[in-house]
Amino acid sequence: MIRTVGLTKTYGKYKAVDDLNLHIAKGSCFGFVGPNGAGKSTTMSVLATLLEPTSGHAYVGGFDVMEEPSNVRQLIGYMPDFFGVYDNLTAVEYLEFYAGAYKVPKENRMALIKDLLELVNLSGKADAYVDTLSRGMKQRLGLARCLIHDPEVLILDEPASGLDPRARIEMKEILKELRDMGKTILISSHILPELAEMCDTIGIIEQGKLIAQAPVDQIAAQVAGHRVLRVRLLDRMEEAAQLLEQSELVTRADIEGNALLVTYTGDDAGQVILLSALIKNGLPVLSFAEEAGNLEEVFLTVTKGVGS
Ligand SMILES: Nc1ncnc2c1ncn2[C@@H]1O[C@H](COP(=O)(O)OP(=O)(O)OP(=O)(O)O)[C@@H](O)[C@H]1O
Repeated sequence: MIRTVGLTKTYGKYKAVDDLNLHIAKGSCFGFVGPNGAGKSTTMSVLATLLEPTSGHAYVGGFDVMEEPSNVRQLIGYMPDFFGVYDNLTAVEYLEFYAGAYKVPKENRMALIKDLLELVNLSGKADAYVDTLSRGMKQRLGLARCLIHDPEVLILDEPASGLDPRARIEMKEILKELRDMGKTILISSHILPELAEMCDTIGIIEQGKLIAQAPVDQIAAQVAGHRVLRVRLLDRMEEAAQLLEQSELVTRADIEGNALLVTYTGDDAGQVILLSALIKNGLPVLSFAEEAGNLEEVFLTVTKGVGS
């Protein structure tokens, strides 16, 4: 659905995007992760037909962003990292303005706006002035705006940036809903674990180059060579460690308090097999999960933060 081929964008001598080859399948939710200045916004602006690449090509739904920009614009909903909202409008008026711009038939507009406000949890704020909305609400209104023409593809540049934890969770829930509706989503962030929760594929960009791309359950293994699982047991730790170490996907299993820290190189399906083996052998497993900090570490390992 989205493809870039050798995409390059230079500012003077500086290569903001450097020979980038992306391939994002229809219906996929692709997390585009990179430190500040890595080239995420530049790539997204090119895909949104707002910026001309220096060389290479970019396609959305088979349309070349340079040759057929109006076809691309019909297909995409783009949410930039910074966007203005018109303060002297209510939430409904704001969306009506964009519905008009996208030529949504007048008779359908109010029903559509009602549905969109519901989707982004802003029904209660329909008549509130935009400048009275919190940052999280403004971001959600911005998301509703880019859905006004029911685009197949969403290009969302750090939609959760600057939001507090509760607002981030709300935004994440809405994005999951959009993903379940079958939209193809390209979403950027510099927080890898956050994207890992809702994306199926992760691409890590640094200094304009894609340095890793993999299904979300394999990115840690691909980048760091392993993942870390924390398995808590009531007792029989030694026995569990020995059992796990029989798997060729387990490099080691170390006892730490009442948990085992398992260095693991497989995918999610392999984890199911490990857990089943523990249960089958009657070992008293309390919890079995990937270390939360692990993805953050992976990201720090792979990106040197040179661009920030
Ligand atoms: N108009 C411009 N003129 C000159 N340099 C630019 C311009 N726009 C972006 N850059 C540079 O290109 C590089 C990539 O910027 P970009 O905004 O694409 O990164 P990003 O990954 O989106 O970063 P962030 O997470 O901070 O938004 C940066 O070094 C930036 O300073």
